[in-house]
Amino acid sequence: MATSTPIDYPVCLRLEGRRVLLVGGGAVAEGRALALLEAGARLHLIAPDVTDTLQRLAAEGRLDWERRAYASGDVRGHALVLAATDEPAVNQHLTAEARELGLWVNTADEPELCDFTLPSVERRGPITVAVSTAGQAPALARHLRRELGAQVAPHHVWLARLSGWLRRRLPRGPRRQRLLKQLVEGEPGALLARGERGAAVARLRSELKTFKSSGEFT
Ligand SMILES: C[C@@]1(CC(=O)O)c2cc3[nH]c(cc4nc(cc5[nH]c(cc(n2)[C@H]1CCC(=O)O)[C@@](C)(CC(=O)O)[C@@H]5CCC(=O)O)C(CC(=O)O)=C4CCC(=O)O)c(CCC(=O)O)c3CC(=O)O
Ligand SMILES: NC(=O)C1=CN([C@@H]2O[C@H](COP(=O)(O)OP(=O)(O)OC[C@H]3O[C@@H](n4cnc5c(N)ncnc54)[C@H](O)[C@@H]3O)[C@@H](O)[C@H]2O)C=CC1
Repeated sequence: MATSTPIDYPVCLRLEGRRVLLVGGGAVAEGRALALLEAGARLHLIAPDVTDTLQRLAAEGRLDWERRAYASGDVRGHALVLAATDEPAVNQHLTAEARELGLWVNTADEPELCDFTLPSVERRGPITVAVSTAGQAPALARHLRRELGAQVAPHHVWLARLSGWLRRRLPRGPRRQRLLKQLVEGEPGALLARGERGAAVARLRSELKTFKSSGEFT
């Protein structure tokens, strides 16, 4: 069995307001479209036929659908390109065009043609669990994503939101780092895991007093 598959470099893209091209309108394209819209992308869809859901999204003005086949040059002006047609030659052609222009491209049917692949994703509030298998086993990625996602408990989501709130208010620096690590790994985190939210908040309050007394926290 080959073991030399290169390791992928994971990133979380901020797509809010960015133009993304999706070519193809079947079940696979629909899954990508929903995730891209959730991330706030300005979605441009090119396909002669699309699913009912994609048609509805286009009618609601949530995405911009051109009812036609891909034509040379369509990739221009997009931050990201995703090919999900059932025509390998079309996917190959638009991948070559995208790369020529330095654009990042994903194709649903050919890992070799992907500059980025899509992991299996589970969300809990601001927390994302994503599993990739470097294109080797998408069904396993989905299975593991479910198992790992189930380990993210409500108190983790609460901790993430609380940490975000504190980070917006406390000045950067080693003291804030210590406090936020302590929040997760120390007693407040342990109390929260046991469902003792009141005790966790009391503990955090006493730790925050040191910021208040130094005048760093308002
Ligand atoms: C390389 C990659 C490119 C990309 O799409 O980015 C790719 C490629 C291909 N997938 C194929 C098949 C299947 N894909 C799924 C499911 C998912 N596939 C996803 C990602 C990826 N799929 C990327 C690598 C991810 C990684 O590294 O792990 C997930 C995780 C994310 C998503 O798509 O959003 C999503 C789960 C979403 C969820 O959590 O639910 C299932 C299972 C099912 O559907 O139940 C099957 C059937 C089982 C099987 O075939 O393995 C085929 C053959 C098509 C054919 O035979 O016609 C190809 C092409 C090829 O490999 O040649
Ligand atoms: N990555 C993944 O997770 C998976 C990928 N696949 C692969 O994804 C591809 C798409 O699968 P489905 O959505 O099920 O296919 P589908 O047959 O339901 O849809 C294909 C779509 O491509 C469009 N299309 C065809 N020629 C086109 C052109 N020249 N320009 C623009 N659009 C064009 C069609 O109008 C249709 O909307 C297949 O190649 C399949 O092997 C399949 C399963 C999972």
